[in-house]
Amino acid sequence: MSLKALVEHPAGGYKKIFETCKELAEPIEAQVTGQVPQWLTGSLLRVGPGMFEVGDQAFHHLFDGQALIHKFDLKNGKVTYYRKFVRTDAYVRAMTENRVVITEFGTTAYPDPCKNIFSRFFTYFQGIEVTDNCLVNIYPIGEDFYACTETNYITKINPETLETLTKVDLCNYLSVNGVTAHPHIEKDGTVYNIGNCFGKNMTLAYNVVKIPPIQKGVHFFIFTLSFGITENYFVFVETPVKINLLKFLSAWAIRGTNYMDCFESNETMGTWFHLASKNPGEYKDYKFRTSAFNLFHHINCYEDQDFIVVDLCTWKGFDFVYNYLYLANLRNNWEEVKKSAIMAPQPEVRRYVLPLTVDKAKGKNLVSLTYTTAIAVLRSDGTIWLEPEVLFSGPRQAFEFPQINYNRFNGKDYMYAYGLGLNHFIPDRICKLNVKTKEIWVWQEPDSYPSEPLFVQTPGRLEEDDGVLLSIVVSPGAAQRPGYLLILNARDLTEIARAEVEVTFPVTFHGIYKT
Ligand SMILES: CCCCCCCCCCCCCCCC(=O)OC/C=C(C)/C=C/C=C(C)/C=C/C1=C(C)CCCC1(C)C
Ligand SMILES: [Fe+2]
Repeated sequence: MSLKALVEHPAGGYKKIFETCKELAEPIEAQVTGQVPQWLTGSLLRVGPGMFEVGDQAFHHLFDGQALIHKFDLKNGKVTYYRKFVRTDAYVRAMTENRVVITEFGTTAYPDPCKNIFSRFFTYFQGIEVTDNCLVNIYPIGEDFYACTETNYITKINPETLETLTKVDLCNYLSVNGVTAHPHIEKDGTVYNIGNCFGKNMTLAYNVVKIPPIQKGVHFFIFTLSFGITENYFVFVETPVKINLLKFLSAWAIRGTNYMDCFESNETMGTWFHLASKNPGEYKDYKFRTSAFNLFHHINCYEDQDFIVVDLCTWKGFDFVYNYLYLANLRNNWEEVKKSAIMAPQPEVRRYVLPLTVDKAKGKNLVSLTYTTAIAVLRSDGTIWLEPEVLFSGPRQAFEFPQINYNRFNGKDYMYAYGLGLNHFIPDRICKLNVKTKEIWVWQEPDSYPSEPLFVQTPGRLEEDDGVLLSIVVSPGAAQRPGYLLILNARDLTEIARAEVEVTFPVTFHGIYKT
């Protein structure tokens, strides 16, 4: 379970990934060292914030900067790089008015000070417009590609030219206020997602959304319930971090409020796991409970005998991790960055096992899978208490932004997870974890800041880890070519090739490899 000796960052090179950059007028050719595999023909598309201030106004939170799409094209061993801002309403209006116009996750937009008092009054009562700043992920729906955040807006983009095509309001099709930025895409192209909607008595509820591959338009069915997917089930984990609906609704009329202000953490509820079957779509009334954690990313989950195995990147405790992701925190000097991360919830990769048959024997461990130490115990109040098996734990060292061989192993028993190593929230290594043996592999270089590694399988190979990992790395100390696409052998994280460019990249969250 150990990592190599931890790398320190006294020079603060990570600050570069939180700096505004310019888009490119045309693709630039990268300088390749090593050999890009001939079969690796396609585009790596990634998205994240690219503009961290507008006019004299700063965006405050990691999730506020304006969406910038990056593209690396790979063909015949050659690589080019291109990037463009998405022309969202948030971006276009900010550029037009040279100020923050639409409230972002942790930055409030204020009425235009140049407007007269009457129009300011009306702007005030019109409330906040929901942001369409699609900086979190890119995914396909049918033949089309959309950039997204977690609101009701997704933005169709041209994956070749990176032009912005259309803004889609999901509320026109679905009974949701917003959907996650992490849909699951099945082999036939069916997209499943989960959205939040307003439930009874001022509560928030959840809708699972299914977008079939061929039909145009969007269908949905309700079983109020984020999420993992196995062959037959959806797994949804309800954490103690909640949106306070009253605060959210009143935020529409109260100046100075943003999304971050609407979150609250419930100190006593712990964490609840929910299950629903896929066909038919039906909520299963098990009361799975465990201690409090924050959860942003499921690694994988699968059915084994009469159990569901759920692997997660958790952050222990109910304190909201996003409170620690203000840019001022992340851009601090290294010693300060470390101090602040000590206060935050601590990361742990965990395996939970949910029994599908619960016999009446209270107090006994219901988990009979021989390969895991995860526990599930029926309690007298009818709840089933879960204790996890820890797959990876390192103090303030997160294995986050997990990836697997998704096409072949999503929802199935699997062996390998890949992730971005966060050192006190600073991304400074790429990791591979054998979830069966807990063996760890690490790629790391001094003063280098990689992104989430995407797995691409070598064509025609059957081994789960026979493929490459693609990550984009910023290495600010390298004066000439400080940014590169890194291609690693997924077997042992050795370098196959790098394609260097003369620019750096701001942080990216998620993306896809499009063949
Ligand atoms: C890559 C390195 C990053 C450096 C540090 C990262 C530390 C990370 C720790 C783990 C967290 C990882 C999270 C990454 C996932 C992600 O990308 O999340 C971004 C999520 C966003 C921007 C969510 C936005 C949600 C919004 C605006 C929701 C709005 C709504 C409500 C609050 C109420 C109901 C309505 C509506 C409008 C949907
Ligand atoms: Fe995410």
